[in-house]
Amino acid sequence: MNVCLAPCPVVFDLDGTLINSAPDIHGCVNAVLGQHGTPLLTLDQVRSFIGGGVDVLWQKIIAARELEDAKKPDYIAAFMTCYQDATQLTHLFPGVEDALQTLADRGHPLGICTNKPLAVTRAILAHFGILDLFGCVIGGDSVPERKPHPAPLRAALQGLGADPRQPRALYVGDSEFDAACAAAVPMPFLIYTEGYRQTPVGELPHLAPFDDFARLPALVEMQTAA
Ligand SMILES: O=C(O)COP(=O)(O)O
Ligand SMILES: [Mg+2]
Repeated sequence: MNVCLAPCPVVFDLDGTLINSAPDIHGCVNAVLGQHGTPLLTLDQVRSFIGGGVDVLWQKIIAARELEDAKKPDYIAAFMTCYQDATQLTHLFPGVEDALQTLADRGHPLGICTNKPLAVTRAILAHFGILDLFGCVIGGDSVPERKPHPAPLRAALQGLGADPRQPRALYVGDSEFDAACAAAVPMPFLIYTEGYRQTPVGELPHLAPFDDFARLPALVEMQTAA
């Protein structure tokens, strides 16, 4: 039991957890592939490559399309140019805004720990009007390591004023990267089952699953009750 007297910090993953960003990521991936005359990828393929950050995304694309590894920096630069303001096809998952507001109103410090680069992360949160709800935002380039390494999640906890050696906090995410990261901290992990995970939920370490953000505030209180 994660005993927590004051409202616990709750840290969130972004892609596949708070936002469905796969359609915009897919659009920009295919824009870059198209520029290079490379066969395009399906939305399902690109969605399955999300979670490790932009470098891992392009490693997987390069492997899938047998592209030249040396061109990865060029692909990534072109991708980021396209993606920096690509929010047209992205939306918050149902109930996210209300759940975040409820947790904030109850006094839970809220944070973000994503592998997505920080500048575009902040721009997307601002676009959806939720940036100010977060006391700390850690992106894929905020610290030298990326999830599943525990360092970014520890940095988010620290940014929220939680003691990373005794985290009285929850991490909420959707993927293998998030589950492994939380286990490495270690800290309790709630898994959103409607995101981009490739592995059966039962095979990932987690405290509780949920498929509807309307359930999250009650789940947080349940997990953190003394
Ligand atoms: O951009 C990615 O690949 C992953 O982002 P996430 O950590 O928010 O899931
Ligand atoms: Mg994710």
